[in-house]
Formats: sequence, C-alpha cells, structure tokens
Amino acid sequence: MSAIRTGASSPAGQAAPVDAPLLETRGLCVAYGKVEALHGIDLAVPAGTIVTVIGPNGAGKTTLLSAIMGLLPSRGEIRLDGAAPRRVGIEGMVAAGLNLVPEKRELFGEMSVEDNLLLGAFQRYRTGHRDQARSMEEVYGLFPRLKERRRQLAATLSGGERQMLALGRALMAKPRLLLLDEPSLGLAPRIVKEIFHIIAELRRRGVAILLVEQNARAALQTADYAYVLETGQVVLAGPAGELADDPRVIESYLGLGRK
Ligand SMILES: Nc1ncnc2c1ncn2[C@@H]1O[C@H](COP(=O)(O)OP(=O)(O)OP(=O)(O)O)[C@@H](O)[C@H]1O
Repeated sequence: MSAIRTGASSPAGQAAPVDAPLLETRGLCVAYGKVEALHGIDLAVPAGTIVTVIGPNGAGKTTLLSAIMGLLPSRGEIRLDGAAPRRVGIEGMVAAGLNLVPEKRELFGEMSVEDNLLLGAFQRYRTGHRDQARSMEEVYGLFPRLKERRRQLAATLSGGERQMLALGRALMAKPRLLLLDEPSLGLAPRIVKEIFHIIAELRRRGVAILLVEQNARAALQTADYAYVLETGQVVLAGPAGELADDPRVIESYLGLGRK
C-alpha cells in the first residue's frame, strides 16, 4: 500500500496518497438524456505529464473533457490530488487549477487579442495586479505572434493564431492542468507542429496536459501516456510510445508508412 501524507495540497484537505495523480477519474459515466455516452472511464493524469486520449468521431472525447471540467453532470468519481474536489462545477475546477481550451476556441471576436488574454486572468488576479502583467509577458514569450497582434480583433486572426490565443488565454489563469480539445483541428501542418512544440514546452514548465486529439500520430509522439477511447469506453491504454507500436493502433489510427 502506498504511504499516506496529510494532504496540505489536497483540495479537500484530506489525507491523500503520496503518489496520487493530479487528476483521476474512476468509473466516470455521462449520459445525454437516456443515452449513455461514457461508460465507466478510469483515467489518470500525473502532475507534469502529457496524457492523450485518441479515438474516432463520436467516441466521447469532448464529453470526457466537459465532464471533468464540471460542465456536464456525471456519475463516478473525479479526484484531484487523490481527493474529491473541494468545490464542484466549473468554478471549483478552475479554482483547483484546471482549465479547458475547447475545440471551437470560443474567443471574443470583437475584442482585441490583449483583452481576450485579460479575460483569461480575471478569475485569478485583481485587474492590474502585477502578476497579471507577468502572466501576459509569459504568454507573449511563448507566442510572439500574439504580442505583435495584441491590438488586433480576435475575429480577424488566422486559424493558427486563434488557437494560440485560446491557449494563451487559458495559460493566463496559471493552470496546473490544461485540458485541450483537438488543438490541431483545421490547422496547416506547419502550425500543428508549432502547437505541439508549445504543448511539450508547457510540460517542461510543469503544466500537466490532458490532450484529446484526432491527430493520433502527433499526439502519441508528444504524450507520455495514452488512452484509446471507442464508443464511450477505454479499449487500450499504455505508455504513448508502446501504443504507437501496437498493431491495433497502427491499423486504426496511424495507417501505413508510419516510420
Ligand atoms: N449535447 C448532446 N446531446 C446528445 N448527444 C450528444 C451531445 N453531445 C454529444 N453527444 C453524443 O455523445 C457521443 C460522444 O460525443 P463527443 O462529442 O463527446 O465525441 P468526440 O469523441 O468528442 O467526437 P469528435 O471527435 O467528433 O468531436 C456521440 O454519440 C454524440 O452524438
């Protein structure tokens, strides 16, 4: 049995296992009306790692992220640092250090790049707080292109710039865990490479990432651990490198000529 420490960093202030992952789901189920979309998902994201969930359209990937973020009702357990979250719902999850970058980016098109970024920080800092300015400089350091376009309206950005802004906005809240829903969707290969480079850099800076992707190749190359989700169930899980060599994954998600 693993050792127990008194959980100073446990959200509920309860004792938590020393090696408890940052995020864990146990038997997570989500239904839309009478139709169940997720059937008992067990998943873990250790601190500072990239975990990816790959799978076909309609497998339940977006549903999984929404349920973890408290945007959808669910059954089963969601644990943070080995304990139940102190507060439920989206505010509780943001307060605990989780942040979601949704597939549709959901920017405020009529607002500038900089104002979109400031909105990302408002739950964390008072307006004008010096750490807010520091966060902004960090985001601009990661995305110099956003700095060049700080006064441009978000609606006029290219697809890649919009994704960078969505990521930057989430980073303004200084998350411990970022939930990314299809960050490469609709982007040119060069921009996809750039986005995955940033994702790896965020891990280097200590941010854990739960990455939902249809670009299985890039996701498995970048992640530490991977889950394959099909029709609401985990059908395969393992270190990302091992899954990339699994014949079932190659056949269904990577195709021929992988190397
Ligand atoms: N609001 C909703 N109402 C009813 N059913 C829904 C709703 N949202 C999703 N579903 C259904 O739940 C299942 C999982 O959908 P989800 O969007 O989570 O899959 P996904 O893996 O993210 O797919 P994609 O890769 O196409 O985005 C699908 O059968 C979908 O039709």
